[in-house]
Amino acid sequence: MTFASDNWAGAAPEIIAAIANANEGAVPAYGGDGLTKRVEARFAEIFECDVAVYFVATGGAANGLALSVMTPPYGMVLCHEESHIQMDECAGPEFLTGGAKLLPISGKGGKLTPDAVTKALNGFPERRPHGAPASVLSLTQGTECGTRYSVDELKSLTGLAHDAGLLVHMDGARFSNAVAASGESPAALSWQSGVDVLCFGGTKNGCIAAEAVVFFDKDKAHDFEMRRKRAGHLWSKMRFIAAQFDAYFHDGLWLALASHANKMASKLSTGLAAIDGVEISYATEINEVFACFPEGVADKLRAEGYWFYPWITPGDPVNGRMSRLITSFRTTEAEVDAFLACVRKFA
Ligand SMILES: Cc1ncc(COP(=O)(O)O)c(C=O)c1O
Ligand SMILES: C[C@@H](O)[C@H](N)C(=O)O
Repeated sequence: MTFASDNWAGAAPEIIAAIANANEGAVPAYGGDGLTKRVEARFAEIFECDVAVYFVATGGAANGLALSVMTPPYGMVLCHEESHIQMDECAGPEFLTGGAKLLPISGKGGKLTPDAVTKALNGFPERRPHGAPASVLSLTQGTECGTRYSVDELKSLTGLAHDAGLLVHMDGARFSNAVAASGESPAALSWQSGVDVLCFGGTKNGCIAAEAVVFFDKDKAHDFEMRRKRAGHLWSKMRFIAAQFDAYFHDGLWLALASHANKMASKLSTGLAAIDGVEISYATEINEVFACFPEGVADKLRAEGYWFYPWITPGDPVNGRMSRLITSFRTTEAEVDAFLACVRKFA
């Protein structure tokens, strides 16, 4: 049984079926097919905006390529110190942007605050040609700590960024979970709150390999398609990414899958919080739970066959005692109950 990551969860049956259904006949490659065009138009409907959208297969490619058209190679991207672009993409953003710096900023629960961003900006006054100019503010929604930004929080941060001349990138690997949890519209949690480019993820929420870079101002896409091709991220059989998103948006599947994952995380978090000696480290606002178990319990749980990561990061508030548990569209109530019973046995 795994709480390691939503990446471990496999694909929703509807996604598998959609890929099979898209397998008829020969169609133009590299996104020239009708299904890809139709699904690109579907993104404009979902986001209530005339968007430019580009499909890629991984979130890391989405983030690095999006940033590559948002910052000059000598620029600086402000991000959370525990952000995926800082911690888990092996300097992909720095590589794909041609060398832009990432400026990691601390913040509770994986979230940036206006004060922290202002302090960071003030600490790097423009000193052309010596200093790398701050060019992008990158936010993750929901965050790597299982929290999420409200519309008001987003607007405060994006307003500050835009006033300082920065563009706003959003890592939305778990954007679906944030939409499902917030009840807000996709538009409200993105461009209407000042986001310029969203990396919209489907892979963690039941797709196989489906990520979309969404530009809310088409002009800001610049030469993205050339950079995607040069990086080797232009899928020749693009219809099979499009088919995933087609099914993903059909009858609100994306929100149903995300809502279930969030519900399982909430059940898990509430159950763990009720066990003496177990501490929940961050608010459980999407499908991620961060917990500290009593000494030795995590190892006993792993010995019982449960998979989950120890979670050590620069902002670690509990000196290496935290575990990250992620639920998915596939997690069942029975699995959560069985895990909680096991924790109670060992705690
Ligand atoms: C917040 C976040 N962003 C981006 C990614 C990158 O996605 P991928 O692993 O598909 O490159 C991940 C991966 O799990 C993630 O958790
Ligand atoms: C690398 C690891 O963080 C992965 N992105 C996950 O969330 O599982």
